[in-house]
Formats: sequence, C-alpha cells, structure tokens
Amino acid sequence: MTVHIGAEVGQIAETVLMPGDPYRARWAAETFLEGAELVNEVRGMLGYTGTWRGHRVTIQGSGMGMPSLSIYANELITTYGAQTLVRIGSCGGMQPHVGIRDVIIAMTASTITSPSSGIMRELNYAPCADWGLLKAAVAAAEAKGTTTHVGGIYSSDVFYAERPDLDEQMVRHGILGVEMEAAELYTLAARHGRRALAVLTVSDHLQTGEALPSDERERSFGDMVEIALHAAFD
Ligand SMILES: Nc1nc(Cl)c2ncn([C@@H]3O[C@H](CO)[C@@H](O)[C@H]3O)c2n1
Repeated sequence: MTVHIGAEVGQIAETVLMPGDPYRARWAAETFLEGAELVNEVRGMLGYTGTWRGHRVTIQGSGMGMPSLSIYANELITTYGAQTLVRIGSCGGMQPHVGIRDVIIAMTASTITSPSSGIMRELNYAPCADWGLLKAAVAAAEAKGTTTHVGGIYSSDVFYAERPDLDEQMVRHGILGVEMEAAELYTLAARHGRRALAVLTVSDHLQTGEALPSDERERSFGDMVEIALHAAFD
C-alpha cells in the first residue's frame, strides 16, 4: 500500500483507467469488468480491479486537477508498476465543430502550469499521448461510429476560469477542449517510460453553453470507456 492507495501490491493491474470521479470508477467497474473487486477506498477515491475480455484492468479515480492526478499516477507507476494509464473523463468543448456527446482523443495537452512546471523551468515541454494507444483508440472509435476529434486539449488548473484572452488564443490555435488532468498524466508517463492516453467525452460547450443532460451522461461515458479498453488491449 502507499500513502493514498490502500491496495496490496499485486491487486493493481498493469493497465489502469483513471476517471476523475470515484463514483464513475465504481460505475465503470460494475458495468464493464468481470469479477470487479474494490481495491482502494482511501479518502473515498475508489479503485476496482477486475477483467475485461480476459484482460486484467484496474479502474482508479484520480480526483479533479493535476495535483490530485499526480499523486495517484505517481503511486500507481512507482509502487504498483502500472504500465498503461488511460484517463477517461469529461471535458468542455472549445471549437464550433466539436459537439457535446462527441469524444475527444487528446494528442497533446497544453497548460499554463502543471505539477511538473517546477522541474521543467524554462523548458516549454509538450506533453503528448502514446502513439500506439492513440492509434488504437481512433480505430475503436471509428469502428463504433462515435463522432471523434483527435488533437490538442488544454489542461487547466481552474474550473472557474477568468482568462478570456487565453481562451481566445486556444480557440485560435485549434485547442479542441478543456479539462484538468491530462497534461500531468502524459508528463509522468513520459518520465517513467509508460504509456498514457486521455479519452474524453464532451459534456459541456464553452461557446454554445450546451451541457449534456445528466441522464445522457452515463451512456455517453460508456462509449468512452469502451474506446479506452479497446485502446489498451487491441
Ligand atoms: N476546467 C474544466 N472546464 C470544463 Cl468546461 C470541464 N468539463 C469537464 N471538466 C472536467 O471535469 C472536472 C471538473 O468538473 C475536472 O476533473 C475536469 O477534468 C472540465 N474542466
């Protein structure tokens, strides 16, 4: 066990899906995994391990924001030997052609700052997804007929942003959506030679103000989880 994860070493699979919301970890485990067992509930950040099509998978909540994700990703990588980490979560759409319910597969993740900014100092490091995971995720999404967008996203430190000038530059430069975890996940995976990807459902839209009705969120998130599982194992 670690400071923040109560599982025994061996109870966490080499492949880990990381939703921000621990209750979504429980829902995804109950919906997609066989033999799912609760392996973590420290601080209520639920984690489950089971199998999908015979493949061992852990679904572990990351919490909201890069500092929280950094804690769980570091411990999953360094103590439990996680090799593949796929963030599954929601994001806000930032382009007119990106609709709510669409899925964004994040090639890169821009930030103003991240937990790794301190060691990067003046280096403008470019966090990017694992190509093999990204390629498999796109193939799975196309096979499912899910409307998908592949490109750059923005990992913000705030949900209640107050920088319309930044939003303008991000939209101008093609940023597809905003969330709060992927950039640090990609950076940590690169640091430790692991594979990482973020598969996101557009739940809100910053331009149109549209939001996914709560009763639709579950089904939309189901497509995202399936894409993430295929990405990891196909
Ligand atoms: N900044 C931000 N903005 C919008 Cl429009 C979001 N839509 C979903 N999220 C994600 O959902 C949580 C915030 O509700 C965070 O974990 C974040 O990754 C968003 N985060």
